[in-house]
Amino acid sequence: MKEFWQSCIQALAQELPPEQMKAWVLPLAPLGFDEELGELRISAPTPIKQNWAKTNYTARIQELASQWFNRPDVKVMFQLVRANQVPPAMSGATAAVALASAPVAPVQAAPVTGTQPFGTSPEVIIESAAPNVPATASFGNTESEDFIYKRSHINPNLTFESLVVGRSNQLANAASAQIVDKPGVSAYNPFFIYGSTGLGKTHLMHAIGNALIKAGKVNRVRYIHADQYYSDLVKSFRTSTFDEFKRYYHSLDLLLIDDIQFFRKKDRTQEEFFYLYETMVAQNKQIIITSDTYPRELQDISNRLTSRFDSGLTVHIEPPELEMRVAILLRKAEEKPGIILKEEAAFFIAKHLRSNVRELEGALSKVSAYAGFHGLKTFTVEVCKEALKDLLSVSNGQITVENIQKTVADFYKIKVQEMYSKRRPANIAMPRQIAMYLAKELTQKSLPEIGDLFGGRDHTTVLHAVRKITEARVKNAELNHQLHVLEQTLKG
Ligand SMILES: Nc1ncnc2c1ncn2[C@@H]1O[C@H](COP(=O)(O)OP(=O)(O)OP(=O)(O)O)[C@@H](O)[C@H]1O
Repeated sequence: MKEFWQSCIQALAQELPPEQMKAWVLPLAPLGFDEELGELRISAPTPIKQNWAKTNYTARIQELASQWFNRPDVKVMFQLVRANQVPPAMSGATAAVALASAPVAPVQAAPVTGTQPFGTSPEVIIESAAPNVPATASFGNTESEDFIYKRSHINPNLTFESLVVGRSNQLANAASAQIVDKPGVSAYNPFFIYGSTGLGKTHLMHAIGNALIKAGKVNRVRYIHADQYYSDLVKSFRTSTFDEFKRYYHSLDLLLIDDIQFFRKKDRTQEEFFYLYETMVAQNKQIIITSDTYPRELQDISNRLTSRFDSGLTVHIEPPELEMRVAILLRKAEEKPGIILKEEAAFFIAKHLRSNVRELEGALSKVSAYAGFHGLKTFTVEVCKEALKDLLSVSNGQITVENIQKTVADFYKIKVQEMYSKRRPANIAMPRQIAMYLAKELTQKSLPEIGDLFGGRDHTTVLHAVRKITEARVKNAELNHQLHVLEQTLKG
């Protein structure tokens, strides 16, 4: 009975404006269903509401009940039950299917207890309470936003504000803004984000969800990992609650499904998802999918799905470039109260850890733990080097002249080609001489070999650079510091 009422509310919420739902439908509550008479009794708390419901909703609820109980002769009765009144006792078949303690509080915030439509999965149990909560209430109402959040499994911290944008995710970020602007538009549906692990796909997906909820553009939102979707589906078969499962997903406004590659070889899950996909897209309900690869490259996923994934907008997130890695580290450090991450220390970490953002976060946590243990608030290159000793020894290769040229070019924000060019403006000549100096200091190469690697320069040019930097270093504290950072970075 409870399930029926939930699905009934859900169906009505699709058809009626939120104000009407709140004022007239949510105050109603099911009393019971008499199987012998085919009588569905529903309580209304006031005569006005009783009358209104009778006039306006009888036919539709009757239709829904006939489908649900699979009989054409259902009669709907609205009974006046004032808030402090105990509903009349039920007997026989009625009692068997009635709610244990009807009437249900019409606007109920807490998850439903008792019947668990999706087996033991708390993920979906909370969701199944959705129709009973004021999901369709006004979005100005923070409580209602709260409910939407609770049911959605969206992480409120993963927002656009906390996402650093750089070359590698610029396009994905711009496309996301379009979706927030006009969710469900066919050109962007589905929105398919792919890229390797730890690059911010999930973050972006949550950011869109957060923005759409805040903008009041979606009511029924769900973030789910593909593997969890699979488990919930299996559970629904086991517990004979598949219809609930299906109804719930098919009623969503926004579905965020993470790591779709987990559907690999799960044919029944793929089939069910295909139907869900078709339903949502046909109704202009937005679907966002992440994956470790682009649609056509997905292994063991049916063609009819991958071709549909390709039919909306597909974007790639690439590994962040050095500047972005530094920016991410500085931003993440700002979020940790009471610590200061020096820019050169961020550069040091970013230079060594290139593959993904999760790795950068891990490194920063390690440094924080190390610094905390030693009572240090400022993270210098030395602190980072010490804290990340184990991590860096794995990722660190031998120092080469190419590596020195690249590191120095990155540090002074010039192109690496300038290391071989003949151009001599000071902002280029100086870093080039520094790179030559470091090549002599940190590698076994001879002066002529180094000259060759710097665009075929004479060994005397290299010697001049080495002498010049050696002297300048002694006199110029700032230069000495920069060289120190570069040395630490290169040595790891
Ligand atoms: N551009 C970014 N700005 C700020 N934080 C980021 C950025 N990219 C990723 N992150 C952070 O890095 C961590 C990993 O990101 P996320 O989980 O979104 O990666 P993913 O691409 O979904 O990885 P996986 O494929 O392994 O699920 C998260 O904590 C996320 O907040």
